[in-house]
Amino acid sequence: MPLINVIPGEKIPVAPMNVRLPAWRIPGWLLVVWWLLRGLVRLTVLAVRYWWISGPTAFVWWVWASYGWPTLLAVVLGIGGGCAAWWRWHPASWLRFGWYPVLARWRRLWVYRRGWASIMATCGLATAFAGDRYVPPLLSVRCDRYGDRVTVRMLPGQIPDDWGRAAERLAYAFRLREGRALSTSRPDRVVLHFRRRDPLAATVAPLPVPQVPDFTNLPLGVREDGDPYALRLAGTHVLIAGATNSGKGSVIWSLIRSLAAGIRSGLVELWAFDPKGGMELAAGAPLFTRFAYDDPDSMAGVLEEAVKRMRLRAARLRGVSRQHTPTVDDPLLVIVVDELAALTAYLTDRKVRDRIREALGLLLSQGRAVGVHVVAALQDPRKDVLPFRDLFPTRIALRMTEPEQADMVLGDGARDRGAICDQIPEATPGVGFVVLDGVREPVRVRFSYLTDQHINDLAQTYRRHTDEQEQA
Ligand SMILES: Nc1ncnc2c1ncn2[C@@H]1O[C@H](COP(=O)(O)OP(=O)(O)OP(=O)(O)O)[C@@H](O)[C@H]1O
Repeated sequence: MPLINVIPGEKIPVAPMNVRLPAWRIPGWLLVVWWLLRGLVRLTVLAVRYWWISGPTAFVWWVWASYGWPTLLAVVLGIGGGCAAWWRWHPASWLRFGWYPVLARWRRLWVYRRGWASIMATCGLATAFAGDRYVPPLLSVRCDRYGDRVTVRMLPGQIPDDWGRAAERLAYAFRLREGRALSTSRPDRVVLHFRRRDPLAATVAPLPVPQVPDFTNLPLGVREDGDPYALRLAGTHVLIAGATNSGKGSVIWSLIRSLAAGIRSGLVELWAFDPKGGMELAAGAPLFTRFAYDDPDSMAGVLEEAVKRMRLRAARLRGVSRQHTPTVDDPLLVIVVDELAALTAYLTDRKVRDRIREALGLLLSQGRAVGVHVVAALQDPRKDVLPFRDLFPTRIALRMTEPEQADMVLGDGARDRGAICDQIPEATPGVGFVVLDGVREPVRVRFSYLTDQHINDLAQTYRRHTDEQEQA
């Protein structure tokens, strides 16, 4: 009889495997012990992580318990006195190694850590994936006199510009007014710079005049980080853009001051154009080889003369050298124009305007290599006002009236990277943003300010030699 009901092999159940764990009955006391143990471990972790709070607290408690409160008072006064003495003796090291590290720890805990996750979410910097939510980790906080630098590890898919766009929102969320996002040498990190105080709030006094101007390094002001700001004039043209009263004059005068010794020795020729009737530049007339300020026709003529000089020089240098080196016989020619738009856009005489545009276009496109440099200021950086904006390799953006103007002057994305020119207060003229070689984010600077007296003194001390010879 065949065994029809017997199947050899492993039996595979048709029903899903039953994975329900058997129910355990845990006694109440065991649960309480488990909770207590868990609490203890968490407390220990917290005490180790916040050792700078738990350590002093334990010390205070130990002194009080072992020796009583009079001793505790004496110890506290002793430590306070020690800190005060350190501060008096060497404030810089006290701030750097004593005060700022403590302040940074406190601000990390109280200002940043407290609302971190919710602020990241509301500012659009947190993300969700496969049902889980992720928040960028806060790595460190460093404080100095003027603000906080918060280092964050970005989530995959984020770039510093995403943080730049959110920086202002973040600053307000942390109850501060100004924030910028700076990239770092590590591509997974971004540093948020929140400002508590403005390091550029005070006027910068005129800087010392370099006795031999270095055209690659002309001191014009100070940077936000306290370093001097120096302009590289060699091989470039400079555009200074800013609203009315933003301090364009102070940039021009700081530059003239840094070139003054070269003007005196004959290494530099300054040709000045002041279409506003000579109001801004007239006080420096003894420094200028050419000074045009009255009618547009004569200004066009002087610009055409500069083009002629440039062409002669180019013909001389052709095949001899690719870069002009300034000498007393063949000086650097610096053409300074205050309010360029008055020459390129607002002129009603079309013929003169076209002559000026043509001459400026030639100087800007061919002058750099032959030592002819244009330094021009203007209020409105739109293309229809200044058609050859792109021919200025170096640009300085002072206070602007509209947010998009920063990108027009410093390049696309400059505002997102921190050039918030529209938020420079009117109370700080001479503050602006510049782009430095090899630095991704625009740098905030304040240019030195020369009063009328400083300008008069400068003009008398460094007047051109030929002026004196003519007078004699
Ligand atoms: N670097 C500076 N530091 C402090 N104050 C400054 C500075 N630059 C300018 N100022 C102040 O701001 C005022 C306006 O400056 P300035 O004339 O240079 O502006 P501007 O941009 O050239 O204006 P406009 O386009 O109307 O000519 C000055 O009278 C001076 O009081």
